[in-house]
Amino acid sequence: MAKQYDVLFRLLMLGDSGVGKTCMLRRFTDSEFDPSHISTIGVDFKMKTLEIDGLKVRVQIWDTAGQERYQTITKQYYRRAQGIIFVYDITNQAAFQHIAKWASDVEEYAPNQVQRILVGNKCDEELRRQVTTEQGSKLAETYEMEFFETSASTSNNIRESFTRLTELVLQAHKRDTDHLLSSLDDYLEKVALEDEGSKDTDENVQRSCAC
Ligand SMILES: Nc1nc2c(ncn2[C@@H]2O[C@H](COP(=O)(O)OP(=O)(O)OP(=O)(O)O)[C@@H](O)[C@H]2O)c(=O)[nH]1
Repeated sequence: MAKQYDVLFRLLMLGDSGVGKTCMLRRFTDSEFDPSHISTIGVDFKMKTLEIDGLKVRVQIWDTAGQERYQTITKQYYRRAQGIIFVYDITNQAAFQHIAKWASDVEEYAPNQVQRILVGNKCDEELRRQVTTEQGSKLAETYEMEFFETSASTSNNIRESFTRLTELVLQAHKRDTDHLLSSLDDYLEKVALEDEGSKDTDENVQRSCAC
């Protein structure tokens, strides 16, 4: 059967328990919102195909448990991620402060070139807000990430944030591929030159033998 996509990427969602990671993912992949909170056990994932720059990009999105006791399991998934969404809840100052801890774990366990964005979820809860948009934006700037405020409840910025991370991963992937191709070009050119050089020497040897 023909492949249904051109490229496959793995994205990972990280953040404290209850910030809304599962709800964001369900909103994105199934256009659903369930207000009940059933904590994720370990990790779970969902797939979605996006069309970016004429390419069919399949994303496998890993939803990790925010609870401390699952961290040994979830950290095993960092290594294979190409993109990471750090999520906090705008109504929870502690979850916002913990982003620094999530970011330092990523630095330790994820690949260097992993693409990252910062998301402040539950932006529909304006009256309960504890983290201002400026604070979120400033933190994102510190970590050189793009920043979104989202709501899984109203679906505000949900598609935009997942799509933007996928675009960043795709751009990084293209840069890597270009770099690889240009290294391969250099290598082939070098081999061709060496080959030519050795032919010259062979001809000289033949000529000197003929004399
Ligand atoms: N108002 C509002 N509530 C939300 C939103 N997103 C999630 N919630 C609520 O927040 C609670 C936790 O959501 P989950 O998606 O289960 O949180 P989680 O981050 O996956 O939690 P863990 O699996 O324990 O790590 C649920 O009761 C949701 O209804 C949102 O955008 N707005």
